[in-house]
Amino acid sequence: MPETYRVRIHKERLVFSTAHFITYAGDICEPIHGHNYHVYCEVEGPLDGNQYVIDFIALRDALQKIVDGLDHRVVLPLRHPTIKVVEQPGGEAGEVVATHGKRRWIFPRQDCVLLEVENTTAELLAKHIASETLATLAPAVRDALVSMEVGVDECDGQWGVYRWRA
Ligand SMILES: Nc1nc2c(c(=O)[nH]1)N=C([C@H](O)[C@H](O)COP(=O)(O)OP(=O)(O)OP(=O)(O)O)CN2
Repeated sequence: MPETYRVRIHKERLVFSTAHFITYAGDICEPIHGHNYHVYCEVEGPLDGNQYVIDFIALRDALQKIVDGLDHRVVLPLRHPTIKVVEQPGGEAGEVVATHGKRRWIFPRQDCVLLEVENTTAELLAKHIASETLATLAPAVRDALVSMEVGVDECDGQWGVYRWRA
């Protein structure tokens, strides 16, 4: 009987409190608002010499660093078809101007995380976290993995889930 092994990291402190706005139903744009996003990550792969799929600590710490980078920030989409996001000089360390039609938001650059996504949905935040996590793993560890799944809970039970397969 085939066997598979997985490791799951789902901890109370894997949370980021972040502001965003998305478009939906065509081009309706939400007002800016925030969520306390919760994150889990699950990876599948063979057992290594330690009988680990992956060291809990290595995966936990990689996730925490990425989650901390999103915490207390505004996330903005760089690939959105109608929300335009532009960096400009100003303030202490530059500013970010986001526009959608006649609406305009200006943020200090250091308060923003600009993401290569089409919309800052929970699904695409999950994909971003998975991609960043995979990129931080040692190549030998990453190359052994069969899959990685990341879930992002936007609102107490509303999860966007992304799965990468090798
Ligand atoms: N599949 C998805 N659906 C929706 C997403 C998403 O990312 N993926 N996002 C949203 C909105 O961002 C919206 O903020 C979430 O809606 P809502 O649950 O109403 O959020 P609230 O913060 O207002 O929560 P309350 O429980 O109503 O206070 C919509 N859909």
